[in-house]
Amino acid sequence: MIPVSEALDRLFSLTPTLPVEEIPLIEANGRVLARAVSATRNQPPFSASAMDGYAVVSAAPGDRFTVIGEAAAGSRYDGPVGPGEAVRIFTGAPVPQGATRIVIQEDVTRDGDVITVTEGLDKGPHIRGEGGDFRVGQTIDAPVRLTPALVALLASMNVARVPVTGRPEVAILSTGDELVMPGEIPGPDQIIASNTFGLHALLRDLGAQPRLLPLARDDESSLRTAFDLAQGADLVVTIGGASVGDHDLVGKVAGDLGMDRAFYKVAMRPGKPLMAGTLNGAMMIGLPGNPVSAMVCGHVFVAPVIRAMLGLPRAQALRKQTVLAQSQPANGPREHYMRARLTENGILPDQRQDSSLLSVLGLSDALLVRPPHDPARDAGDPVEYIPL
Ligand SMILES: Nc1nc2c(c(=O)[nH]1)N[C@H]1C(S)=C(S)[C@@H](COP(=O)(O)OP(=O)(O)OC[C@H]3O[C@@H](n4cnc5c(N)ncnc54)[C@H](O)[C@@H]3O)O[C@H]1N2
Ligand code: MOO
Repeated sequence: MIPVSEALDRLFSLTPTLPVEEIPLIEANGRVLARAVSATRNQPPFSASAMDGYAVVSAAPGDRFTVIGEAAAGSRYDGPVGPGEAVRIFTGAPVPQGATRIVIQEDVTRDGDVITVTEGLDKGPHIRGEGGDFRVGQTIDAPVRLTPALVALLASMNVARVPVTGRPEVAILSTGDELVMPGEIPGPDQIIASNTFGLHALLRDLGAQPRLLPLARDDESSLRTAFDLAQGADLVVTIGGASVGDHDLVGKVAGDLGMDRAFYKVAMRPGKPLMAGTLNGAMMIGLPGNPVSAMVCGHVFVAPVIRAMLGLPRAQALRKQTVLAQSQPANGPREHYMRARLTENGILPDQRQDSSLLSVLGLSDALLVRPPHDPARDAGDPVEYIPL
């Protein structure tokens, strides 16, 4: 058994960064920006009014101005504005030459072409200077996962095609004679494939393109067929058949097919019988079948690998600090990822930690991380957790 950090390092050493592709901006949300992009224009490209009102050289209560024209968003007033003159202006319109402030329309009375500034005039100036948002050459640095806000910024920068890292194609291969798909009628000794769908969802969230392969039976030829169907994927994730039982054939069949094994068994709980390597040019991660084990390994290993494929920093799953809401006994030799909830008093691990309990995982919002051989801890002691 190797420690979790070593397993992750070995995984990263197998992980390719996928090639860059250019995609339309409309599809860019959630993708990882692969190269820094720069603004080719200033925003705003001119000094713009921030309010509806009147553009003037200066103003004080009681001042009177003659309205000499109008500036709207999209069509400027051509010409200067001088003392005693005002240009009717609307939000987003270019500020006419010579104007230094906008008097908002609530602060004037108007009679024909003449406006008078009322008492209580605000300070202004209600002008957004040219380039106040960004200037030519300002960059969005890569790598970064694009959010709706960054998509809006890219649009504003006039970036119509966005260089992003390709989405990793991940084949999910579940194996077990006991498994049927959700919606099917299970036989008396059968259960529904579950973590298969949890991992699919996790991979989608991470920005990968997961592909569910047909469920494989616990026999060598069925597994060979399934591995064959996985061809073309950047990563093959197997679920189940990883342990030492007579029907746990994933390691054997993958080995027969030429898998170059990087490791097998990690000092963690749950997730011990994890394996990884490369097979026919693709990375392979063999997850244990227990539903919670597979999902925990999804967070601890698969997610960092996908992020690395996307060009994001090669780092372990984000960990945060909190305190224990309840005392905990000493931990054993394996790093323990306990299903837990975050409460006002700190993190509270569930009483039931069996790795088959999806009902417990489903109600958890954190994995409390207990390091190997961590001594007994009191309520209030600092601990780390992985948010779910
Ligand atoms: N003698 C030993 N037995 C076991 C050991 C061990 O060290 N010595 N390790 C245990 C641990 S820890 C785990 S984890 C499991 C992992 O075993 P496998 O990866 O071989 O998984 P399976 O035996 O195929 O399945 C385990 C369990 O999970 C259910 N399962 C499998 N796939 C799915 C799926 N896609 N969706 C839902 N449920 C699934 C399966 O029915 C079993 O109940 O081995 C222990 N045994
Ligand atoms: O790793 Mo097993 O995952 O402890 O249930």
